[in-house]
Amino acid sequence: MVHKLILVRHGQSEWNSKNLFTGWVDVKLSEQGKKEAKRAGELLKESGLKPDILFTSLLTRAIQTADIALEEADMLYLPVVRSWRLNERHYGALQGKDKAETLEKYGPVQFKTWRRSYDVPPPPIENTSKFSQFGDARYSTVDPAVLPATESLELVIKRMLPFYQDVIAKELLAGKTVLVAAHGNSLRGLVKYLKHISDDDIANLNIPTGIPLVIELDDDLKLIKEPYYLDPEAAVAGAAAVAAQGQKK
Ligand SMILES: O=C(O)[C@@H](CO)OP(=O)(O)O
Repeated sequence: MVHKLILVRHGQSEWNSKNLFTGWVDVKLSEQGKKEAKRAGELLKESGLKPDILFTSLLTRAIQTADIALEEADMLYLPVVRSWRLNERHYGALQGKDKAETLEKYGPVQFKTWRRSYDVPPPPIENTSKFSQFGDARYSTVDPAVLPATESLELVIKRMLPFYQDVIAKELLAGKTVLVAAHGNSLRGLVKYLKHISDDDIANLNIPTGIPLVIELDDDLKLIKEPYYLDPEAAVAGAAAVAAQGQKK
């Protein structure tokens, strides 16, 4: 049978619109982000896809996106599982920093290395930073030893993939259509894994906000065909906008 996995990156957040590195900082959707989430719901409804279960990160912007989209699609009844393992990449000491200023201060090579290299994490954040999640109650059930103070994409994949393989894959194999609402970098990691994208080439993959990406898998959970966005034109423009972040507007 064809197993269907639908990925959606949260709509524009307040910090996406301000061009700040966000990571695990729990910002909300901007007004535009709410519109994008509603559009994601319309696209889902029009597509006729019927998710059976929703997975989200523990971050408000992903939760809000799923709620708004599912309300629009008349599917707020879906069972939900949330996990920190679907969270955005922890951006370490860059959290709260302006992307354009960081680009100017450190230059394009270091900036791209921090944003898009596979295995170079930014410097870790101090527990005392106002942008640290140290002591945040939402992670109280997670072993402190595995909670990051910074992450590369490689580290994101290491903590996200067990959740995909052990929990999400089980639902897919049981014949459920799965919707995942998460983040630019946690979803880049999942797409890298499913499409076997190389460590170098993944630098060029950017996921647009608020446009569902449909992935069809066989019984071994291998790709049947190229994943497709429910609004391909908007996805191209959205991905280009993400790639261009950092440049002054
Ligand atoms: O700031 C962040 O957390 C992420 C996603 O918004 O940004 P980037 O695309 O630069 O990895």
